[in-house]
Amino acid sequence: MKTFIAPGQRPDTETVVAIGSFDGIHLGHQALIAQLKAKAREHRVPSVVYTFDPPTRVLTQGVEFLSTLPEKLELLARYGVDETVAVPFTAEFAARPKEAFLDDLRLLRPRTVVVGEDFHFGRGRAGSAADLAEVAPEVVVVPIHGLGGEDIKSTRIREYLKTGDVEGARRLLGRHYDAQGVVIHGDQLGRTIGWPTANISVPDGKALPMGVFAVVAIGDHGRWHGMANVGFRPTVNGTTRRFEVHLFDYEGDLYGQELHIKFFAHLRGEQKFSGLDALKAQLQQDAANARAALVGVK
Ligand SMILES: Cc1cc2nc3c(=O)[nH]c(=O)nc-3n(C[C@H](O)[C@H](O)[C@H](O)COP(=O)(O)O)c2cc1C
Ligand SMILES: Nc1ncnc2c1ncn2[C@@H]1O[C@H](COP(=O)(O)OP(=O)(O)OP(=O)(O)O)[C@@H](O)[C@H]1O
Repeated sequence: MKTFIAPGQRPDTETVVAIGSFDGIHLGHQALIAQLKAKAREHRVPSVVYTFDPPTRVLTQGVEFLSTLPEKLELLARYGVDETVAVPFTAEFAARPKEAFLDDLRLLRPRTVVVGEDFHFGRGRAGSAADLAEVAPEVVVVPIHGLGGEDIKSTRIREYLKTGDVEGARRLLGRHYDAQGVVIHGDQLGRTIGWPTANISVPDGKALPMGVFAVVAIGDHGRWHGMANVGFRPTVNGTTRRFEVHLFDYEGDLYGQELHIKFFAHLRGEQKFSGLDALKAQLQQDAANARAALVGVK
């Protein structure tokens, strides 16, 4: 997949374009992308996703993002998009009138524009699907896909993660929620209590589910089952959010390695224990629960 950071950068050919934040590439986005690809095949032109980095709500509402830009690009490539134009979403960009956005869109020479029915653009969200007819002979407005009575929205997935509900997130994403990061040094207390943990550093602003989880960790040298804690470690009076993973049946040094963590079952919320002995006993139980939750998982 080719990637650009401005519409004027791509080759001067006709396209079919889908527009939006596409944070997480959930099932609704995937349905939209399927329509985008069908239209691109019909017109024999490249399929282009025109997206914003960071996702608009990260700037306008201060929310955390589900996908970093590299994660989003990898997913778009995996779902078969030909090109992505990922424009930097700044306060200036958000303040431009809808006409300026339409002028940029014209540079992509869209044969067809595909958007969800709730798509808005330009200052004050003044532009809607109806305005897109000014720049493209065909506008496809996709109804909002839902699942079991709830709309599939990035916002809903963020809410699920806040309560540790990775199963709810998985349902709307159509895959397990995941995070990538480098293993950094922690306080090294974990090894003294018999449960060495890899502290994972994820980019600032990456949404993580809160609590204790069964996970699958994928590194350069292997793939492991494990358990993770995302929290503040109240038992040791921690003050900052940490993301720690214990890998089952692994002994060795992971510092500096990149790990890709997939969140499976939510085992419990984080608790403040009376001391390290009580925490140790709970970790024993967590390990048994995590192993049981991962039976049959590759
Ligand atoms: C699966 C798992 C669950 C955990 N649950 C809790 C918890 O409920 N409460 C808590 O204070 N710390 C919890 N911890 C964090 C431990 O306090 C932490 O691993 C320990 O403080 C050592 O951290 P360090 O290796 O960075 O020094 C958990 C850690 C893991 C791996
Ligand atoms: N469930 C859905 N079904 C169909 N189209 C969708 C769905 N969700 C989003 N879209 C469309 O996909 C494009 C990208 O959506 P975008 O990421 O901007 O918003 P979103 O997923 O609705 O998230 P948010 O919760 O931030 O509103 C937009 O054109 C949007 O209208």
